[in-house]
Amino acid sequence: MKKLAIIYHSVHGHTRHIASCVRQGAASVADTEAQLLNAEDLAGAPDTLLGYDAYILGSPTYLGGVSGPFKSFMDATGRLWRSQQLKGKLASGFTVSSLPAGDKQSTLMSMFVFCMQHGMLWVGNPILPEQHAGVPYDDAANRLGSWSGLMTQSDHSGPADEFAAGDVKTARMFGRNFAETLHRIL
Ligand SMILES: Cc1cc2nc3c(=O)[nH]c(=O)nc-3n(C[C@H](O)[C@H](O)[C@H](O)COP(=O)(O)O)c2cc1C
Repeated sequence: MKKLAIIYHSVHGHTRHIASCVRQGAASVADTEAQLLNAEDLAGAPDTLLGYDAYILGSPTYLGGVSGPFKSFMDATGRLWRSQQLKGKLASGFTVSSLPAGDKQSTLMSMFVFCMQHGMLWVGNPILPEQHAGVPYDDAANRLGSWSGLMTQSDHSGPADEFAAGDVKTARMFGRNFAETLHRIL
């Protein structure tokens, strides 16, 4: 059994919804236990991370980066960084924001650098955009075209579970690919 933590921060629920789609995809891989963990809770108990084989980080994009509470979680891992206790764990990240681009790449990059400083192994999002194969844009896997991690687009004022079908599909595929990779290499 491999244990995977999906660590998220969400105020209005969109990021939590995508986290649960990622979890569904990961949990569809046999012998995978995937749990959602709130970044604000983890900030007060960072040693909880030691009980997992792998992490998927999820934050809304706030002003081109991770949200403040998500950064507080990251900063709370400083003691784990000094002892390199997370070295060799598998990691990836996703972000949710309301604009099509919205500087989401910058959020993924800060997650990537965080994981590299901890000595983790980063898994991307190797999913071919399906619109090239004639699938309508909103329904297409990886419709936003992000390989470094998962990007999804929320309707800022809409319900938390209202996403383009393609983004929901991509989130599940991303979770599944991550769990398959976890079993393959760890
Ligand atoms: C302080 C703040 C900054 C934001 N900055 C961005 C941004 O840089 N780019 C963007 O596309 N959306 C931005 N947004 C929109 C959020 O990313 C979006 O509403 C997201 O769905 C919020 O996640 P949540 O529903 O999980 O809380 C911002 C929202 C807030 C509150």
